[in-house]
Amino acid sequence: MPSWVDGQPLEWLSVKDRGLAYGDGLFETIAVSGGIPALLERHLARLGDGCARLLIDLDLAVVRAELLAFSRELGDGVAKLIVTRGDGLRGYAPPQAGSPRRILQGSAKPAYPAGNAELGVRLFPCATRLAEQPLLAGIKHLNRLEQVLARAEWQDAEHAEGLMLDASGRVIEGVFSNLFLVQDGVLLTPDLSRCGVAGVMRAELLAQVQAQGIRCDVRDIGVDALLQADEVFLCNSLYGVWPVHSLQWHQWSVGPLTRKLQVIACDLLDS
Ligand SMILES: C=C(O[C@@H]1C=C(C(=O)O)C=C[C@H]1N)C(=O)O
Ligand SMILES: Cc1ncc(COP(=O)(O)O)c(C=O)c1O
Repeated sequence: MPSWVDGQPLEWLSVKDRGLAYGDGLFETIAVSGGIPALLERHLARLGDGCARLLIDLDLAVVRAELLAFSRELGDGVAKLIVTRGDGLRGYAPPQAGSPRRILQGSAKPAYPAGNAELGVRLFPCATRLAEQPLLAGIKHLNRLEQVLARAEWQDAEHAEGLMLDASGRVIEGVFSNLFLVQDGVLLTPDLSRCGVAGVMRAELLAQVQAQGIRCDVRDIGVDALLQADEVFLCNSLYGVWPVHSLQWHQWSVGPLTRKLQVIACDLLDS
């Protein structure tokens, strides 16, 4: 599988990299089919937002051209882009005149069980809570220890994903997915202004339902509202949409709006 650093085929980088030292950077995980990166502009928009908020001076035109070339070489698989602030000396202070580093890693698409999409998944109730930090909320930065700790809470194949709450007990997202629920025909998804990753599939589904006149509210959601929902589903930029059928003793059926959005997500990833 190909691996590039700053546009050149390479499988190693400087030990002075601030992404390694402090998680000082961002990443995007992009599905590639037939040499085409899916949802490319949404990935670039989120990356650009993150760079602006972290004050990383990145030329998105260079990134776009590199991703297109890398995807052509990869063909089918996953293109993982990591952008760090580049090299630095010891200490947190960002270098005044830095040079961001672009890392591209190719891998095969994950072989998720077909039943995840067809029948739905069971959620593990993660004990790890998401810290509330509005300065970092929404962006896909490299500080993923909360997700590492949450994913380490279960090893069985029965649970395909975990449910993550914030420190105040609000429903936020999965460990590697965003979450939606349907209540009385209205789509709901958690507000991510305090924590969580604003996924590109979430953004695309929100745009699609708005275009179709389907009401969708982005707001705080408690566990009670989740349990009372008619439908629950997860989404991300690799698998599209997975219905959720259970969490501990609670069960949900796979509903019509979930199936409708699953078709849309599948088309987006296979195009
Ligand atoms: C953790 C990564 O990316 C996340 C994981 C998935 C997945 O495993 O389906 C998809 C997109 C991201 N939410 C990663 O290391 O790329
Ligand atoms: C913590 C977290 N939440 C949500 C998502 C879904 O984001 P996307 O739709 O961009 O894959 C991901 C995947 O990157 C993630 O790691």
